[in-house]
Amino acid sequence: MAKRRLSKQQQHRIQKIQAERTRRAGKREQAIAAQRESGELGSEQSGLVIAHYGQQLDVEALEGQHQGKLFRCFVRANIDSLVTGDRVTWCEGADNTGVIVARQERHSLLQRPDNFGQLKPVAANIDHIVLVIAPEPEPHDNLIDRYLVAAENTGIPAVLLLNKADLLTDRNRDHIDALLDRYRHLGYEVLEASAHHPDAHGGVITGLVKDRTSVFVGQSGVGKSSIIQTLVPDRELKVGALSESTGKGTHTTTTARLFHLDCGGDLIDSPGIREFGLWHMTPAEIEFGFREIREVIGHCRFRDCRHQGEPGCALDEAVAEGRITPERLHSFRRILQAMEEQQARGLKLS
Ligand SMILES: Nc1nc2c(ncn2[C@@H]2O[C@H](COP(=O)(O)OP(=O)(O)OP(=O)(O)O)[C@@H](O)[C@H]2O)c(=O)[nH]1
Ligand SMILES: [Zn+2]
Repeated sequence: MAKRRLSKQQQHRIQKIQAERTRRAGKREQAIAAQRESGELGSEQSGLVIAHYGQQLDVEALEGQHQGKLFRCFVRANIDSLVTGDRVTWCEGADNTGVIVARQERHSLLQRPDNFGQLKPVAANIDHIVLVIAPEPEPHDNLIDRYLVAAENTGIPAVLLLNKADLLTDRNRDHIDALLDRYRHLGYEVLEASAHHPDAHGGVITGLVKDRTSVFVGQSGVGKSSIIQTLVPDRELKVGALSESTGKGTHTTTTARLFHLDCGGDLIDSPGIREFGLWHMTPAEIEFGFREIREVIGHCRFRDCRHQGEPGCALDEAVAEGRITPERLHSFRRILQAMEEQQARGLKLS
């Protein structure tokens, strides 16, 4: 999404929303102080944000007599935005409620742009991004690279998981092996599994997610839901769907939700996370996102080299020496071009 300047009307609306937030935060602070004084709030303890609903969050107690239980919590006004996966310090209140008083440090953060192109946090403390691909729908370098560029820019390691390995045949195997090999050469971990036959692949999927916090991303139809169903007990998935159906009827889950897996480890999932990376990226992000291109890009003869065949372009040299594959260079150029076109369209619209 291209960054746009806000109209007067939009600015006015945002100011109104902010004023309303400040007013509500003030009321909340008063309520919290009152609870504190009347001794209704317990002592500070650690918790984990399981889901986020507007002004409220579901926090799981990580210690004490209620360990593992969920509490509907409000947030102290002075804490910046909390997301699913955040570790927090909170105090228990009455009737399964609580108050979050601090956010603990995060080791990673997934962010995505909002409608105005501003990055917004989505989920925290993720250990790896599992990029799911499959023989069908046929995988394309370009799409894989878009996800990888986004992953590289978060600093969170990405792993490629080829699902539907049962659909590998003599006809598609060579093409897919060559594709996967290119990513192995770049240093990415590449695994093969099948959500339909999880045991046929020696527990690859459970081995991958065990004792870590994972997110699954990838194109529609590659089998993300099917994989998640093998990992998360039915009852948990149902609870997740139910928590969304407050008041205005059930709607598709938009909130990121953390699930504890039977095999150990956690999974954070939401429709937004699954499409992670399919948005506008800047040229600098794209350059950084290709790890082998990032290495050589400063060495072009011309400072303003556009890497489209200019003399002395370090990328062409690296391809000639076999340090960059022609497929990745092609993909790099296509993504740059696509983003330029998207930007041009975005600017025309505003
Ligand atoms: N043969 C085979 N089919 C699979 C496997 N995993 C999933 N499928 C099928 O692939 C189709 C798509 O699976 P989903 O799990 O819905 O894929 P998804 O990635 O969640 O798709 P979206 O919800 O659109 O993002 C379904 O018909 C599944 O039954 C597998 O390991 N082998
Ligand atoms: Zn160049």
